[in-house]
Amino acid sequence: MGMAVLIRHGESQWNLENRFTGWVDVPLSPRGEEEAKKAGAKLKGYRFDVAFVSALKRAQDTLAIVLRELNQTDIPTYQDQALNERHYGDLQGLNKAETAQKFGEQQVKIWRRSFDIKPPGGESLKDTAERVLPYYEANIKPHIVAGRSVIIAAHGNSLRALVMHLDRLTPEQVLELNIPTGAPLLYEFDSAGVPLAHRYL
Ligand SMILES: O=C(O)[C@H](O)COP(=O)(O)O
Repeated sequence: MGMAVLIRHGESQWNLENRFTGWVDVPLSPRGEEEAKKAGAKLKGYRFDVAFVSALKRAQDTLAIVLRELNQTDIPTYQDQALNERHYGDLQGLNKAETAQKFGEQQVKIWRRSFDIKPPGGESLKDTAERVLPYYEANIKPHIVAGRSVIIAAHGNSLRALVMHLDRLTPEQVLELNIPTGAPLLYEFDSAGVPLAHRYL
């Protein structure tokens, strides 16, 4: 049976500064590097066959730290911007608390967590899913169906799009879905690639 570990990058410098990040290519914070090391320790004993990662360094560095902890830096690794974080448009760089003061908590929650409402100039979660899911189906799921073990290092919202699909969440349910930084989320699948169980390690 196939297995996949989904991991959101460790805390980034702009997570630390509470800024909307999206496609801005910010580094991990020191704490984020620590989170990635701890994630590697939690994954001791797992053997991965293939890795997938976004085109952003916070996810790439998280994956590199995890694989180094596991001494598995030699596995095939595929990078694609299809796995990038949702583009936050005009909000990128803005402080989240200041933005909530300016536009209201409710409006910021809608921009951050709704399914089909776009932040100004940015992508909705639906837009993000429309690039994440085709990539997953075409490039990642075949490895899972072949019974391989996959690790996917990506972002809060690109992984929310994938988890929404795997867990068959409604737009109402996805409003309450958050993916923590640096926490390995293990999925087990049946021989057809249908999720059987999932848990944070
Ligand atoms: O892009 C960002 O700002 C973060 O990675 C995710 O932000 P959010 O949790 O506010 O969607």
